Amino acid sequence: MMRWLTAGESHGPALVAILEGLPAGVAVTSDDIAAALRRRRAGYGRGARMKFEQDRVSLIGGIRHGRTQGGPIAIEVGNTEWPKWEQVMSPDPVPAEELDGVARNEPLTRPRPGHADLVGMQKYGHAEARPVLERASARETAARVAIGEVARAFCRQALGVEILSHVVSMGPIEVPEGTLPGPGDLERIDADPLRCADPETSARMVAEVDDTKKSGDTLGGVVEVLAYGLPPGLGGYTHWDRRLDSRLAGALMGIQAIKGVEVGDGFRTAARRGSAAHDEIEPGPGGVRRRSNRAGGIEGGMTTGEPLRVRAAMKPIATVPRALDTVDIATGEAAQAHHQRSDVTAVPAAGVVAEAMVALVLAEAAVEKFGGDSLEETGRNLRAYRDALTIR
Ligand SMILES: Cc1cc2nc3c(=O)[nH]c(=O)nc-3n(C[C@H](O)[C@H](O)[C@H](O)COP(=O)(O)O)c2cc1C
Ligand SMILES: C=C(O[C@@H]1CC(C(=O)O)=C[C@@H](OP(=O)(O)O)[C@H]1O)C(=O)O
Repeated sequence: MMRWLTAGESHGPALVAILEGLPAGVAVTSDDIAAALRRRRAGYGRGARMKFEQDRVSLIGGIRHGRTQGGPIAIEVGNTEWPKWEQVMSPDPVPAEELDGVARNEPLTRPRPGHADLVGMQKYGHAEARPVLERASARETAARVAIGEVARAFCRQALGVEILSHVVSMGPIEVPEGTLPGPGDLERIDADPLRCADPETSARMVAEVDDTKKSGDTLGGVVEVLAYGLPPGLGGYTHWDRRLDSRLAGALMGIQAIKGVEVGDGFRTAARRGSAAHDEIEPGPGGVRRRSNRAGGIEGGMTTGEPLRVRAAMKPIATVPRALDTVDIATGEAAQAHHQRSDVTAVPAAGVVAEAMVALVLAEAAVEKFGGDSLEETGRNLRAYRDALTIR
């Protein structure tokens, strides 16, 4: 069984993540994790905080000399901005005089629509939004990307699976239908300002971000995650919670600001007739093959062996510079929502987070199917399964 958990606040000293249940022998270093975190910070349209804050990675358990040991893996991602927040976010009580006049400590009583602020205050009985937004913030996704990188290394080394993502729409600007990058395109996508696989569309997306920023507004969009090299049969059809599509959808919807998930052609399939909606099976050189991959590599809640293709729709950033209307909870009067700074868009970063979530789901499903306490054992079990497949 694989499981994972994160802890920490946006302006706390650090985020931490624990991942348990991966076999021993997976090669991964703090440099690999730092590189993954750098990918998450990039993207045209991200705010000032991404420039002045750094992610400081410490591997504090489960990895020795660049290999997982089989025990729980613990990773800390330090917030370099912590010294500025030490009093405001101190876990221990702070004398009132030390907090007097500290601007960062002003009570946030004007909840921002589209954030957890208002309902979080109601639910936990907080008089202001600071204790809510600190944990609700997508800063937490740094911890997921850190352990997601370990899961990705396992998927690559045990299964030969490559995971990548690209931005397929930014507000109203979309890539041409059928844009489908392969595993070799990841570097090129990462080098694009918006992590878009189509340079012409990317230029139009950049213009859209500039225009949105000028008008004091924010943007959402859609990312697609692809996984190449999967064996058939991960997941299951016997229960709703064994279905891989159900688990992927839950994982992607679990990313802050994701409002929709599509597997394969998803919503577009609903508009087609059955004869144009499925993936016909035909004899291939080494056995059977598919004529198309409209299903996005999943049938009956299981991987088909075709490339996995899932999309996630992100709503526009909720902290809109042209502040949205709200109520000051301290006075009951109409007011403008708090706004300090924010990203214009974080869709490219959301793609990197989505890769991490997909890697964690695929790693869990692979451990379930193939077991193994070492990378070698998992690989051996996978090879035996592939060799024993009577239909290929
Ligand atoms: C990578 C990433 C970065 C984000 N950056 C911001 C931001 O700078 N400002 C903001 O208001 N929301 C940002 N968000 C989105 C908020 O965290 C999100 O809108 C909020 O949690 C409420 O969404 P929910 O209702 O889906 O939880 C970001 C989300 C992600 C995934
Ligand atoms: C810090 C990160 O993202 C933050 C996520 C976030 C939000 O509301 O979700 C709001 C912004 O933070 P702040 O309100 O302090 O400017 C982003 O910078 C990060 O991704 O590392």
